[in-house]
Amino acid sequence: MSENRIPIRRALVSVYDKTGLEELVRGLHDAGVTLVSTGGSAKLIEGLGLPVTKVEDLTGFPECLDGRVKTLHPRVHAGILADRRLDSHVQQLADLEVEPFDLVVSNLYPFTQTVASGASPDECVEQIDIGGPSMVRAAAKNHPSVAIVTSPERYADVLAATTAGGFTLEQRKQLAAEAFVHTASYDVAVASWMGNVLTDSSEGTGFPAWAGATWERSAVLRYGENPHQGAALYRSGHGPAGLAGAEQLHGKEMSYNNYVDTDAARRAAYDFDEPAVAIIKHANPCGVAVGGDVAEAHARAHACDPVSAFGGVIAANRPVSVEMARQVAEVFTEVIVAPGYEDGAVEVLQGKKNIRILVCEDLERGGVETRPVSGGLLMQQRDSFQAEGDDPSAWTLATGEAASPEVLADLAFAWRACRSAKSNAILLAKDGASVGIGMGQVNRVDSCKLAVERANSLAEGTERARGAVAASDAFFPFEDGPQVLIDAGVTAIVQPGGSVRDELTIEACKAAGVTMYFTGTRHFFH
Ligand SMILES: NC(=O)c1ncn([C@@H]2O[C@H](COP(=O)(O)O)[C@@H](O)[C@H]2O)c1NC=O
Repeated sequence: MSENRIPIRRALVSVYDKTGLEELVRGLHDAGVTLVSTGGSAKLIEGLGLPVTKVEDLTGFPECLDGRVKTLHPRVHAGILADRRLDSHVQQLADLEVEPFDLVVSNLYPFTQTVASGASPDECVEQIDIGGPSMVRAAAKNHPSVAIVTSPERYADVLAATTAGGFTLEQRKQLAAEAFVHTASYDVAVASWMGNVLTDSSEGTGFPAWAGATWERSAVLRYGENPHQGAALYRSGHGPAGLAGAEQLHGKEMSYNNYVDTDAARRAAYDFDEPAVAIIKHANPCGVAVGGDVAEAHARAHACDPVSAFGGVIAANRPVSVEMARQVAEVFTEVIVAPGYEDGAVEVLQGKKNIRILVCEDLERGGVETRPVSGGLLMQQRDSFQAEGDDPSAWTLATGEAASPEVLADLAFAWRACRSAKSNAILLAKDGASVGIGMGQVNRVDSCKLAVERANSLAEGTERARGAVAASDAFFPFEDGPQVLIDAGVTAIVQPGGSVRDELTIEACKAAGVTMYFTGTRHFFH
């Protein structure tokens, strides 16, 4: 079968990003390609001493309106859009004395970068490329006759194709698909800015009338949540790199479940101001702790549930020290993620062949997050730990004696750590470390029982619930849950309050001499 190569004899070059342009145009010229180009690009080519036809000489119309009109002319677009498989198109070009282009090289004005620089609306608008996308889309549409290149990364391919007799049809299709991604991403950026910055399409709700996103596949994963499910990782074309853009320093390829658990681990650990470590299994914490340093925090998070920590995903909110790395290396661990690693720490961890070591700095705080549902998606503000009731100074003492500073610090820790467990969540804590976590139960009393059971059964006979404090991610609907905690020896409880039966819970605590605070804030996590 013919490869349908179209020899590259005439090229239209109009690029904002002039990276690699010199090598490209020199190569094209050496291969005998005629160059046609717009203002700045033509100037660069001329400066190299190479022959170039300026677009305005081709159109007989000056580039005008500060560059708003350059290539928007039938003499340019007919040369791009003629379907040369059709005799009628070829004949019309001849009648109109329009020469066809075999190659279009174009990339667009830097709209996103201009917005990011804090430029004024007028300056941003000026960076909305009009002629560029028109050429790119026209050439991509007409890929049976024209090759379109939008990235300097493709220039080597252009030169190779030029000497090989042109791009094949398959290559031109591929380039056309890339070109439409280029313009689609560009339009998403423009439309998002227009709906969110230039205007408020949300009408004050904070949720835009339209939401667009572009996603680039960055890895095909071995499988999905289960081995019979295919899966891939996509990176957002906009916004911070996040976990999808994390650097992997060592270990096997990340799996689908690794990504889910690592995201949960970061959410749990990065919440704290002091050094903190979270160990995650199946998207739930089996240990969260703070400490004087990450090694201490890790040791205490691990001690919460050493059985479950086997095969866990660990996140630290500070660079991992050698000491912490040594501790981690003693336990089978799937993934460790941190904003960095102190000298020597990675080497220690690398002693474990399979552990995946990730560096990941930014955790998105604030803003909105989305979750797919069939036929659409939900959008909500992120549950940042900044609600009024998250600060212990805003809590209401519902019953009992005001907590000592130490107990209050433990309650504050428990309240913060609790929100990283799936609802219904109950977290018992002592000295800045979780000692028992009950999560994901369909009623709160079972979460209380689970938290107590975990606290008391894992540490060989010790009753860690006794003397611990407890946090509940949402209010207790009945006094049965608190009673389980009270019976286990919990000394203080923090919860949102707000149930119609709060009085029953207050009475149970009062009778047992247990302190209870209301936060007025809820932190469900589903
Ligand atoms: N207005 C037009 O007709 C037009 N034609 C091409 N451009 C853009 O002008 C830029 C290249 O300009 P120059 O070669 O002058 O540096 C490219 O980013 C290209 O996408 C145009 N600019 C904006 O719309």
